[in-house]
Amino acid sequence: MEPAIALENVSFSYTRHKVLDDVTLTVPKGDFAMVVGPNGGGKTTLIKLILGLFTPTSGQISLFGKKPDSAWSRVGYMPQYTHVDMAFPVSVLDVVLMGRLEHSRGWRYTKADQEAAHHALSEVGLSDKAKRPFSSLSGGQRQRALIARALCGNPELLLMDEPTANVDPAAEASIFELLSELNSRMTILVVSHDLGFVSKVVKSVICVNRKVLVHPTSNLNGTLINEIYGGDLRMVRHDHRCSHEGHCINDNLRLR
Ligand SMILES: Nc1ncnc2c1ncn2[C@@H]1O[C@H](COP(=O)(O)OP(=O)(O)OP(=O)(O)O)[C@@H](O)[C@H]1O
Repeated sequence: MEPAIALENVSFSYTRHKVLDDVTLTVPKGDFAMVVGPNGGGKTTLIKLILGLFTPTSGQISLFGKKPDSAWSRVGYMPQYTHVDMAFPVSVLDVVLMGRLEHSRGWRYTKADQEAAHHALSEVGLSDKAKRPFSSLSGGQRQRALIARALCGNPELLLMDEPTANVDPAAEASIFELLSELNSRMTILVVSHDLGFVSKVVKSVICVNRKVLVHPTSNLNGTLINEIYGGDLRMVRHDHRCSHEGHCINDNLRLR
């Protein structure tokens, strides 16, 4: 079966300095992969390369066996720190409908677009908020609305860059619960610093720090981690000790 995402010997530089160096990576269909790594390690760059927003300096990327720009309609994307001008009177439904731009014909949204947007809102539990101004939502509700926007095109692959940024722990838990449900029908790749959810919902961990290594989450026993570090552990640091043998909990997991 062709994988959802495949990178073969991919390198990328913005300037002379390589941000990603000879990355080979396969994300199978149905995976729930979490991308972790230090600030500036190349996580967002990796997502943008997968989306086809940047072209690799060398190497090949494919989504469902095709070039990224030919697979756009199969991908839902939730960018990091989505900026919505709070002074602009846009409704929750308007924001979600933007996820149909790739599918809509002409300048008007069709009935099918409207139905897809309402369906996406019901999936994220915000049906009753459709007509509310987006600016009136709480942080967690805004993130859910933006997930609905990514879901609106009925994607087979959901790419998300820090979907739980700036939300409280309860909202964060419910977002990961929602993602876990969505994973029953789509592949998910999420950049996040919240290791607390790894053992519950994530199937593989992709460590990005110029080089990329993938580990099954079976190496990361959440109960054990919590016993050792308590409930405050929220971040994986990969400064230097990531190895092909997998994570050594004592070496690689530290308090934020
Ligand atoms: N448009 C750009 N032009 C030049 N350099 C860039 C650009 N975007 C990112 N970089 C650099 O590329 C490196 C990787 O950035 P990237 O945003 O991919 O990291 P990240 O792992 O997502 O970081 P964070 O956890 O802080 O979001 C950083 O050194 C960053 O300064």
